[in-house]
This record gives sequence, structure tokens and C-alpha cells, in this order.
Amino acid sequence: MIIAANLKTNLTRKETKKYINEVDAYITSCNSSQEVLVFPAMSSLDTYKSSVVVGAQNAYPTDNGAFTGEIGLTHLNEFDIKTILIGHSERRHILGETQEELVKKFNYFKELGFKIVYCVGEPLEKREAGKDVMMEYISTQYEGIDTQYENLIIAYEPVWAIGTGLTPTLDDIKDIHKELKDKSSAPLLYGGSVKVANAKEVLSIENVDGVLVGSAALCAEDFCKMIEFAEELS
Ligand SMILES: O=C(CO)COP(=O)(O)O
Repeated sequence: MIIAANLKTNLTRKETKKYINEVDAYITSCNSSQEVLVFPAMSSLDTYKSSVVVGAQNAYPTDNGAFTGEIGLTHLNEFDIKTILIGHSERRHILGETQEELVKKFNYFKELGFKIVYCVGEPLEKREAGKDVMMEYISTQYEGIDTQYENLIIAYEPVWAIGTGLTPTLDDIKDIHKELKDKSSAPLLYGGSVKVANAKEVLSIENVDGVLVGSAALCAEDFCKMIEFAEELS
């Protein structure tokens, strides 16, 4: 399974190093076979010698250039980073990234062979408008995306479930994941208020190939517990 931590705008470089070392020590000590990804804040990217795969939360689709506030491929190459998160709801909805921009980013990193964790998910009003509207909305987030890309991982993260403590029912997750698997056979993660208390049941759902965890992953011990659950279920 794939167990991923999106650290968002949290943890300093020093704290991130400690975090990754703790997770690495756990994976090594129990010989875990899970695929563990960690996405630190931009300024905490570094060369980590670890069994954890470190990815970028974002980068601009360029080698380098005049894109104030962004980093490019050169900066990822410095740390040998070959994994990137694209389409996270916070980038879509808070930072205003459009589907067109995301497709450009996707294609740029795809050409370079990056592992791409591509996020989709509906806001509350689309969910409340009924299943057809909701699935139609999610479908628009697949537009222009190569769903057959071999290094693709998709993360289904309902916007209203992110950081709210709310989650869809287990049946809802099962139902939506089944439909999303028809769009792409890529590994499909669930994200949105996953925590130690619910991770095991979420990971047990059919067509859930892993989880993408935000706030609850900030505690290394809790994140390791989720890796342990995945190991037990594998
Ligand atoms: O956005 C998320 C992971 O990318 C989920 O965040 P939370 O786990 O804090 O709800």
C-alpha cells in the first residue's frame, strides 16, 4: 500500500529531518514493505538518505527562470526529487490553479518520468447537489490528464473532508473509488481527515490502495501507526 504524508506548511527543516529519520527508523525496524511518501514544505526539501520517498508539494513547470515565489526542476534535481503532488485542493481552491495550468504541470513532470500524485475531489456544494453532479465535477479534474501514465498515483480527497474531521461514509468511499478506478487503474489513495482512529477501516475498503494524510501525519508516531495498519492488511 501507499502511505503518504502531506506536511503542508508545517515543520521546519530541522523538524522535518527529525520526522523523516523517525519514520525511516520505524520502517527499517519492522522491515515494512509499504511505499511511504512524505511531502515536506518547500524550504525543508533536502537530500534525505532514507527509505522514505521525499516528494515536492509543488513546483513550477520550468527548469528555472523568472517565476517569483516558485521553484523549478533545477531545485528538485539538487535533492534528487522525482516525486510531486499535483492538483491538491488547496492549490486549486486557495491558490487558484486552473485545470489548464495543472495539465501543463502534469505533462511537464510526466515527460521527466516523475512519480505524480494527482489529487481530485469535490467541494461540499457539488456533493450536496447529488452523485451525478459530483461525479461530473470530478470528471472535469481528469480532463487533459494521461490516466494511463505508468508513474501516476491518484488521490481522492473530498475538499469538505480536508482538515475538518469529517469523512464520507466507508460505503461512500467504496462507491466513489469504484467509479474512479474505471477512469484509471492507477493506485488510488483516499485523503481527508484520515487519522489513527479511522485509518485501518479506510485502508480495508476495496479499491483503496493507500492514504494521503495531512494533519494526523504531523505526528511521526501516528503516521507510523498507519504504516503498521497497512502492513497488517497487506
Ligand atoms: O489534504 C490532505 C492531504 O493532502 C488531507 O488533510 P487532512 O488529513 O488534514 O484532512
